[in-house]
Parts: sequence; C-alpha cells; structure tokens
Amino acid sequence: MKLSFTKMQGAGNDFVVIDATRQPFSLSPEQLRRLGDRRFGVGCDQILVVEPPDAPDVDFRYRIFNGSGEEVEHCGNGARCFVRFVQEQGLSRKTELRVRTVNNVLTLRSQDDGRVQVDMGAPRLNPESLPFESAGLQADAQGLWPLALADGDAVKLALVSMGNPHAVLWVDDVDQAPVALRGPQIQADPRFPQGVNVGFMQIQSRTRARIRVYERGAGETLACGTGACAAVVAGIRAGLLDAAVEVQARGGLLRIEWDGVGSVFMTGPAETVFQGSIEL
Ligand SMILES: N[C@@H](CCC[C@H](N)C(=O)O)C(=O)O
Repeated sequence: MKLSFTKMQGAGNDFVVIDATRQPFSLSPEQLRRLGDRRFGVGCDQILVVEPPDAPDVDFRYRIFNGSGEEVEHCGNGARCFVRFVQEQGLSRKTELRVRTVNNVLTLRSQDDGRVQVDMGAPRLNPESLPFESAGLQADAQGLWPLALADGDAVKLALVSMGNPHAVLWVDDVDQAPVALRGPQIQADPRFPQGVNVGFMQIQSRTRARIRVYERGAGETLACGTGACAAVVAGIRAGLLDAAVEVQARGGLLRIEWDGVGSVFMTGPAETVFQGSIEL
C-alpha cells in the first residue's frame, strides 16, 4: 500500500504524521517500525495519527505510536505539531482544538506568535499511576524514590505521570549526564512494568532548567514535551522551581507552567519539514 505522510518537528522531536481523515489507517507494528526507521523508512521518534472525532465533544482523535511500533498515551511535542498539521491541511480553521487521546482530552491553542500552547492535563504523582512498584520503598522529603539498579548503584527518582510515565533525576550538568547508561537501565527496571521515560534535569535558576530525556520506544530524543512537564512538576513540588519555567532541550526551548494543582501548560514551536509518500 502507498501511504501519504507529512514529516514534522517540535523542538527537534520529530514525527511522521498520517492523515486518517482522508486515507484509511491500519498499519501493523512492523509497518510502523519501518516508517520510524531512519535507514529503511522515513525516520522519526513518533508516528502521529489524525483521526476523525468519535464524539461531539472533541474535534479529532489523536493517536501516538513510538518509532518502535507501540501505541502510547501522550506526546506533548506531537500535540503542538497536530495543531499545525490540522491548520496547514485545512482540516479545521479553529485556533483552539479539543482532541481525544487514548486516556485524556487535550486542549491545544495556536498562538499569534506562531507557537502552540497545550493544556497537558494534571500530573499524577502516586507511584501506581505510572505504574511503579514501590513495595518496600519510601519517598524522601523532596518526593524522590530510591531505586537500586542491577549493577549495584542506586539513584533517586521523582515519579510523575503526565498520562505517560516519567522518572526524573536531578543532575549538576546535563551535558555530562549518564543518559546512555542510566536511561536504558532505569527504563528496563522491573519496578516499571510498562517501562518509563527517563529525564535528566539540570536546574539553573528558579525559572530555568536544561533537560535531556531517554524516551521509551525511541531512545534519547532532542526534546520530550511530557518529559519537560514532568521534570518541572517534580522541581516545583521539591520547592526548587517557580510556577513558570523555561526548559532548554537540545532541540529547542519549551515554556512550562503549573500552578501546583491543576493542568500543566506547555508552549513551544511546531514546524512542517516535508511531505511525501511511501510504499509499505
Ligand atoms: N516525545 C514525546 C513523548 C512520546 C511518548 C513516549 N516516548 C512514551 O513512550 O511515553 C513528548 O513530546 O511528550
């Protein structure tokens, strides 16, 4: 079959976007992996699918697959690209969209300055929400959980669900962070039965942080929207960050806001790179 697609990026987190309002979408995990493959396919961190609404309270359905082929719950940078795609393809003229993901309804707003703001929903902070099997462990006063790793080392993790699971470590210098070593180790730890996205955050001031994220199903990406939200939520809870924080990822800058109670708001860029078709 021949599939039309649009390649997009948000702060360097890149996507293959499929319009399932105009062409049928039913790809096997193997076809999804091929699409995501940077050598044998198009190449991307995630595949985003724009589907018609399934009820009158939303404008579209928004489905997300990691490049490794599994469907996942949330993708923040992808949500911004979703808005840009829908506008550029003439699928909606609205500047505010409501979209249904597998476990939430998100509100996406296109701003006059060209950026997109996403109401990412409220974070969940109990370990069961990731899930994280916490039996026999106790979080410290900053809300950090101890985790003994298979190689005998131990780390302290903030655990935040943004609809998808995140573990966040504080580091002194994000450029020196052991992302390639600790990312896969923590992600594969049996206490995370559904895996976890692992973020490494360097706090520079009460309003600025730098971050790298080793994502589930994609490895280290140039930015992770849900990862930036989770890290800021963890920093605010620990009393180290203010309610509005500029988060510098390797591929771009995101603004994250949280009042400590309700939804997290994420603002950042979204851009089309090229369009094409592929035989799958
Ligand atoms: N890049 C994303 C997150 C994509 C999903 C994640 N890899 C997972 O498995 O949960 C973002 O911008 O949030």
